[in-house]
Amino acid sequence: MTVKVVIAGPRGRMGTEAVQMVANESNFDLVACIDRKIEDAKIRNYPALSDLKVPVFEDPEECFHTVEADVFIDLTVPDACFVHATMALQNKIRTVIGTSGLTNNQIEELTITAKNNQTGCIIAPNFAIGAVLMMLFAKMAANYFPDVEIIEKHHDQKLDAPSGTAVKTLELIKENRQPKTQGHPNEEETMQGARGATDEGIHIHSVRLPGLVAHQEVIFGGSGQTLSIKHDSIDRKSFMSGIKFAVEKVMEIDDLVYGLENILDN
Ligand SMILES: NC(=O)C1=CN([C@@H]2O[C@H](COP(=O)(O)OP(=O)(O)OC[C@H]3O[C@@H](n4cnc5c(N)ncnc54)[C@H](OP(=O)(O)O)[C@@H]3O)[C@@H](O)[C@H]2O)C=CC1
Ligand SMILES: O=C(O)C1=N[C@H](C(=O)O)C[C@H](O)C1
Repeated sequence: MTVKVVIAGPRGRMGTEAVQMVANESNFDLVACIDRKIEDAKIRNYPALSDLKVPVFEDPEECFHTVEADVFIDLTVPDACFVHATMALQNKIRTVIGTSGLTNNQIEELTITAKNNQTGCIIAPNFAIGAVLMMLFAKMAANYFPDVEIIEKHHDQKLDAPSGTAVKTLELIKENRQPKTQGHPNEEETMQGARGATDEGIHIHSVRLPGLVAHQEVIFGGSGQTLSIKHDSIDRKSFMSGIKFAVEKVMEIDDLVYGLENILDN
């Protein structure tokens, strides 16, 4: 069976890679893209799309009504993604979300929309298998090391901080760790933000620099020892096999799954 795919965000760093991946995959057929208003000429001449000759829609509703599609992939920004994904699910088009920065409320609403429409949806904070394993190993380590800090490092064009991966890592660690204040009880920040963001005593530090792609280190500290669990995406191709996997898996489910770790075969 050929899976008919729509991609939102085709000019973006991830969208560009995803368009190529879908176009090169013999079981997938790119049937349309969704992009925000830009000059027509720019869309037509956009290198990744000009050869493919797929229609590019500004209006997601028009896209989902006009085009026959099986799976919608969103790689844009959170608010646009929420609107796109809601419409896709209401039109019974299965949805794969890579966009980070959705709020918990938005995720809950999408969960309800997917359930009400009995239409599969996968939200993957990180499509790289190595990053998913890093998160699972961190969850496991939290059973033994309650003191932990997360350092995530990304390219300087990233809009959201902390990253979706860091948020998901935090959530997984919290499943195995009691809330705890870390560091000295009288610790003081003499420069605001020095200790990063905190949730249940876990600190997250976000680094943004040109030259970086997507990197995270989870550091656990115990008596006389530390454990570092680290993952680096040095190329956005690292995310493509996860997107392919999610597109195939979403065809088999009829509700929302948040995190690739929940659908990986053991
Ligand atoms: N899950 C994962 O494994 C990964 C997830 N990501 C996430 O994917 C998302 C995209 O990342 P990246 O490709 O680097 O970002 P880019 O900024 O390169 O791409 C985003 C694209 O979305 C477009 N866009 C912005 N607003 C709208 C809108 N309202 N409607 C339609 N399109 C819109 C942008 O257009 P314009 O250029 O005009 O602004 C741009 O083309 C981010 O949330 C990022 O965190 C990234 C890597 C891996
Ligand atoms: O914006 C990025 O680049 C990435 N975003 C995702 C995130 O927020 O975790 C996934 C990966 O880290 C790359």
